[in-house]
Amino acid sequence: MSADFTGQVALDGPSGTGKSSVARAVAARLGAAYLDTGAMYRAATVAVLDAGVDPEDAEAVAAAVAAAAVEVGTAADTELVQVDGVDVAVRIRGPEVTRAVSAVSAVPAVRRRLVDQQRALVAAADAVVVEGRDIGTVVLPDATLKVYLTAAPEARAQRRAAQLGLTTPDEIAELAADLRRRDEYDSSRADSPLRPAEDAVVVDSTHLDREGVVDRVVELALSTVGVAR
Ligand SMILES: Nc1ncnc2c1ncn2[C@@H]1O[C@H](COP(=O)(O)OP(=O)(O)OP(=O)(O)O)[C@@H](O)[C@H]1O
Ligand SMILES: Nc1ccn([C@H]2C[C@H](O)[C@@H](COP(=O)(O)O)O2)c(=O)n1
Repeated sequence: MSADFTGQVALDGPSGTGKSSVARAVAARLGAAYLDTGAMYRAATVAVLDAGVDPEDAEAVAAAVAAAAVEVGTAADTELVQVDGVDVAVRIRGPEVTRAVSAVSAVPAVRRRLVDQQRALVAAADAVVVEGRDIGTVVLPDATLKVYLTAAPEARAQRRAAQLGLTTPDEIAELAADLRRRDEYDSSRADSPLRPAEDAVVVDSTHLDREGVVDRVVELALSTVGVAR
């Protein structure tokens, strides 16, 4: 652990590039807080589904999210995700939420609400690693370090398949199609589309193992120590 780093690391990138696993490990190494903003959009999606609302109905989605209390923790070693006081940490990773989350996260009123919450959580921490799609571009435009993580689509599908224990070519093709669908949706929406910030360092993890990526991001974070921004 290093207690030297203070500030914010913004870690963005497409689905399945390793943001969550890398961000959590970087936060632990830096002794920093950790914020998974994707978990917040997923929890908001739980609220939408439980309200019986069509995820494509932007007005009803905004009302359902406004009526719900979405809470996430910022400790790197535990996962706390709640909607109205109910633990949804497992449910947010399920296929029902994954199918609907891109539509919910494209609603501007939902984004405004969650971005306000994200900035408040970040302001409460001396050092924090925040992962998502728009952290370097919208949420924290003055972040101390911005990293945009990429990986070849085939590598991402293989990693996700290994994570889920899926092995058949059909299952892997279905995962690859889901990754493509979410990338397309997330990068083409009007509000805060997925894209690298102009001042982001792009790290391609296709040929790096997870520890290699963590080492690189920690090295970049520590290189900012003592540098005014
Ligand atoms: N460099 C790497 N090499 C091999 N596997 C990796 C690497 N980085 C992450 N992984 C694995 O890839 C899978 C996907 O990683 P992770 O969930 O962290 O991605 P993500 O970008 O947060 O995805 P999403 O945006 O969909 O939540 C996990 O099983 C993780 O352990
Ligand atoms: N800052 C963010 C974080 C996430 N999203 C959206 C886009 C994703 O499809 C979805 C779930 O994120 P994941 O858990 O897969 O990282 O949430 C976003 O729009 N902005």
